[in-house]
Amino acid sequence: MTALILDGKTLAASWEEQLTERVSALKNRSNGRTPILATILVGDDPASATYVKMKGNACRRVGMDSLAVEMPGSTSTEQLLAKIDELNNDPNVHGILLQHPVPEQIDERACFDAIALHKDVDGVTCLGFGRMAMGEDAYGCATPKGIMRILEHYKIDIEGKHAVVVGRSAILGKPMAMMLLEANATVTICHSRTKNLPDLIKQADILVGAVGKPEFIKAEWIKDGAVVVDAGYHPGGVGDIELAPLVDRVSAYTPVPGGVGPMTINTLIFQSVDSGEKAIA
Ligand SMILES: Nc1nc2c(c(=O)[nH]1)N[C@@H](CN(C=O)c1ccc(C(=O)N[C@@H](CCC(=O)O)C(=O)O)cc1)CN2
Repeated sequence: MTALILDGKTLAASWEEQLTERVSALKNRSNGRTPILATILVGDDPASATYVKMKGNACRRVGMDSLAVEMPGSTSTEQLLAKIDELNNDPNVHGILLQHPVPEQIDERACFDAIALHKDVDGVTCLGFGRMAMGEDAYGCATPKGIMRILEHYKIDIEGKHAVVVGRSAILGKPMAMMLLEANATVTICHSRTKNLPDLIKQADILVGAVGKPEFIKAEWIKDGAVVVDAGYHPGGVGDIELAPLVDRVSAYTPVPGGVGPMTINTLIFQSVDSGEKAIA
């Protein structure tokens, strides 16, 4: 079987062209105003700094502006909440991204939830999650929404399929499961206390690896013909799933790198442009 490669890198590049046109059209009808994404990086984690930089670069590629807020690793919850409040009240800011993880002394959930719903272009608030889960209008969490967009683009059939999500984090596993449910999949969520993980994974028509451990999900656990989505990103270009032995026997898969990662960033920018368009003109 020749598997379909769900090529997020190429797709994100082509969608950036469309976003560039939208930003340009917005500028033309609003005296040069452009959507602005505020990115907040707390502390000096090198990987987080890289991801935030990639997000700022993506803003620039589509003609948007970004406002890079950098706060020291000693920042308190109150200080971060005050910064988010300032950005919520800044009419020139259309989206707010708080890079995860924040240093451990900070109440990350309280800070995510302080982001105004209409500026929550990364889809991290409880309110946004609840609205999305109920099928109401809200920006989706960037990685799972990016995965839904890539599945939709490649016309992967979801309705009635058994989707197994391995991982239950607030910004990946849980919203992923809800989005697949909204798309009429039958969804199983697996996690660190799940018993018989290989047996459950064997049942997956669509498997999403969102566990955050390199090649934790073994190729032999995955059935022939499955659609395999790997949301992991680890040094050395490996994901959460042992992909190499699978490429000839699954029906489709996201490569690592070049699959889910670029879709995460594209979805953040896509939702920021949407927010900017709503606020500006
Ligand atoms: N507030 C958020 N924090 C975090 C999120 C998020 O969506 N919102 N996701 C992750 C990390 N992340 C974005 O922040 C991210 C990780 C990886 C990539 C990516 O494109 N990876 C490339 C490879 C990059 C390279 O090493 O060159 C790929 O997979 O092709 C994008 C975004 C945690 N925090």
